[in-house]
Amino acid sequence: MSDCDGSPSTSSSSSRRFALADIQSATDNFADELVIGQGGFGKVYKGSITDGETMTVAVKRLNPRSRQGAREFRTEIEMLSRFRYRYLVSLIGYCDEPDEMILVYEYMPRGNFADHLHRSGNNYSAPLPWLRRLRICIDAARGLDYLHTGTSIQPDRAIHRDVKSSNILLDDNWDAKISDFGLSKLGPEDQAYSHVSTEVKGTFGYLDPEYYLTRRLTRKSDVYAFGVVMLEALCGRPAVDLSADEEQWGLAGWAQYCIREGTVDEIIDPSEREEIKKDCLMEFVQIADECLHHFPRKRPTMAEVVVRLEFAVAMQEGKDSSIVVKPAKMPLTLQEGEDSLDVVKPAKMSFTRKLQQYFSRGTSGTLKYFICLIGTVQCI
Ligand SMILES: Nc1ncnc2c1ncn2[C@@H]1O[C@H](COP(=O)(O)OP(=O)(O)OP(=O)(O)O)[C@@H](O)[C@H]1O
Repeated sequence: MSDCDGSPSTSSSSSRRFALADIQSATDNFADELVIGQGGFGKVYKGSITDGETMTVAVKRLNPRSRQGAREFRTEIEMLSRFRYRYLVSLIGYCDEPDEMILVYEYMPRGNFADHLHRSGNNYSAPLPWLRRLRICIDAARGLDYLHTGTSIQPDRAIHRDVKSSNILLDDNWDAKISDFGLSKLGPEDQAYSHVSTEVKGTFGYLDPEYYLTRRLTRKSDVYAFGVVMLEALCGRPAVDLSADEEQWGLAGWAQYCIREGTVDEIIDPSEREEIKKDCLMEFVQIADECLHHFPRKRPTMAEVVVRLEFAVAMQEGKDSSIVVKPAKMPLTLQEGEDSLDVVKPAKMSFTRKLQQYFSRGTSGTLKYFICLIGTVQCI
C-alpha cells in the first residue's frame, strides 16, 4: 500500500496517509456486506490492508452529510497520533482527499461494549459474565486515566468528552480500548480540577449536569460519564431508555434513586444477580455513585477508580479476604484545586503489590495517589 503524495494536513507524523484507491481496494469499494457499524460520523467497514503482511482494519468513512464533520476528523487524527496506549484504540492511518475523509483503525473483533450489555448488534452472543464486565471497566478506566494524566514520556493530557459504552471496543481476548476521540480536548495541563470553557458536546444520558449548566469542562465530566457506563454494566440497561417508565428514562437518575432507597438489588441485570458477590457489589455501586456526584470535585479521579475497581475484582474473586488494608484519612495537604482523596475504601493487602505494578508506570497523578495510599494503609 502506498502513501499519498504530500505531507499530512495535521501534526500526525505517526499515522499514515492513504490514497483513496488503497482504501477502496481494502474494503471492496465500500461493500455493504463489510459494514460493521454506523455512528454519527458515518459507516464503519471491516477491511484488509496489505503492507508486507495483511492486516484486518476498521475503516470509518465520513458521511458528507454528517454533522460532525471535518473538525472532528482532524481532532481524531491529532489525538490518536499523540496518545498511543494499549487501552486506547490505535489509529493506523487516514485518507484526506477533496471529497473523502476516512480513518483507518486497528480492528476490534468483538465490537463495542454497549452491544454486549444491551444484547444488540452482530457481536452479541450471550450475557457477559460479571468478572468480564469488571475487567472491561478497568481497561476503559486505565485508558481514561492515561488520557487524563499522561506519563513522564508523554506529558500531554486530554479530556475525552464522549465516554460511553459504544465507545469502548473489545478485542479477541475481551481486552477493552477507548475509541472515538473526535470531541476530545487537549489540556488542561496540571491540576486535576482545572477546566476549559467550551460548547457543550457529548451524548445524552452521559452528560455531566454541571458541565451542561456551566460549560466548564473538566476531567470530572469523563468521570461522570464513566459512572453511567458502570451502571450500564451493572444493570444491563442503556443510559437512556424512553420505553421504560418515565422515572426510569435516565439510568443515572434512576439508579441513584435506587441506591438512596436501598433497592439497588432490583436493578441488577437479571443474568448477573446470582453471580455478583455482595462486598463486590457494594464497592462497585459506591464507586459508580461517587463518579456521579453532583459536585465534580467530589468525584474520584480515574486513577482512584482503577484502583478501587481492582479491589472490587479481588472481592469478587474472594482473594486474601483474611487480610484487609484500611486506608486512613489522607495525610497530605491537598493543593487548591486538587481532588479530595479521602474517599478510599477498605481494600485487600495483596493488592498493594498490584498497586505497585500499576503505579510503576509513573504518571504524576497516579503516583501521588499511590504515595497517599501507601502512606496510610494499616492492617486490621
Ligand atoms: N476499530 C473498530 N473495530 C471494530 N468495530 C468498530 C471499530 N470502530 C468502530 N466500530 C464499530 O462501529 C460502530 C460505530 O462506531 P462510531 O465510532 O462511528 O460510532 P459510535 O461511537 O457508536 O456513535 P457516535 O459516533 O454517534 O458517537 C461502533 O459502535 C463499533 O461497533
